[in-house]
Amino acid sequence: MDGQFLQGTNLSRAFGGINAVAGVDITIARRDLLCVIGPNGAGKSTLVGLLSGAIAPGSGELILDGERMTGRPMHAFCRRGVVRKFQGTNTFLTMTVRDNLVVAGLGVAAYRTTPMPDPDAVLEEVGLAGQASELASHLPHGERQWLEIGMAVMCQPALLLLDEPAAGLSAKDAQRLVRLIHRLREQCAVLAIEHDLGFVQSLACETWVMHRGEVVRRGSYAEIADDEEIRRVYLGRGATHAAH
Ligand SMILES: Nc1ncnc2c1ncn2[C@@H]1O[C@H](COP(=O)(O)OP(=O)(O)OP(=O)(O)O)[C@@H](O)[C@H]1O
Repeated sequence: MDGQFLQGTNLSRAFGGINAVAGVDITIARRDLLCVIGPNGAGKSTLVGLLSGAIAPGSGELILDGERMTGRPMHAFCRRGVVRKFQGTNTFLTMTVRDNLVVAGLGVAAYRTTPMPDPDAVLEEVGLAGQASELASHLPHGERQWLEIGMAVMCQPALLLLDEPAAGLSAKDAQRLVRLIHRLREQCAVLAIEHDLGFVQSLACETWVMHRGEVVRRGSYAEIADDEEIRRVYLGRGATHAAH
């Protein structure tokens, strides 16, 4: 099943006079890991919105698994395995950790031909086996992030879109997340938009820099971090520390 999953050509979206995303070409294969960085307002969230069907492109084409998706509703993207984890946590607080996973899995079970993942195996994978019977409201912030990622895994993603996944995590938890994301790549492609450059450096993957709606650099994190202009203009203070 390896091969190309998503292809976007000349994707653009303007809001009023602002070109939030301007002419982006993107191809994602089934086990790709890609980080998108850039300053506030660069267009990262809008790009993820376009890839998840939450935002319709003003122009351009989007193909998923060989099927033209341009202008299709978000649920059509979900059905083809595009799963988005938003910044912050979106869990059912009055349900147990395990039941949160089951509900997430049942939500997509009706249109998947493969069996629902075993929630206990997913709990193990995200390190929450010991908290299976806890109410989600009792979990600290970091652990709710694991729960949400577990819920995303229950949705059997082909492409997992992560919106600032390291936000609010301790350095130790961020490293744990790096390891988890690398394991997730065995099952799906992962695209993360992120501001935490130390985290991006640890992921050590293909990294794109967005600025004013365009992808202005593509390369390994090391190549991006070594680019004087990118360091000065886009990475800002702290880049030197993150890069070396
Ligand atoms: N719904 C909207 N209505 C109007 N303008 C918008 C809307 N969504 C985004 N924009 C504008 O589009 C540009 C790109 O925004 P976007 O949120 O995609 O950037 P970003 O790189 O994700 O920023 P941040 O890192 O701060 O989240 C910004 O100028 C933003 O103000």
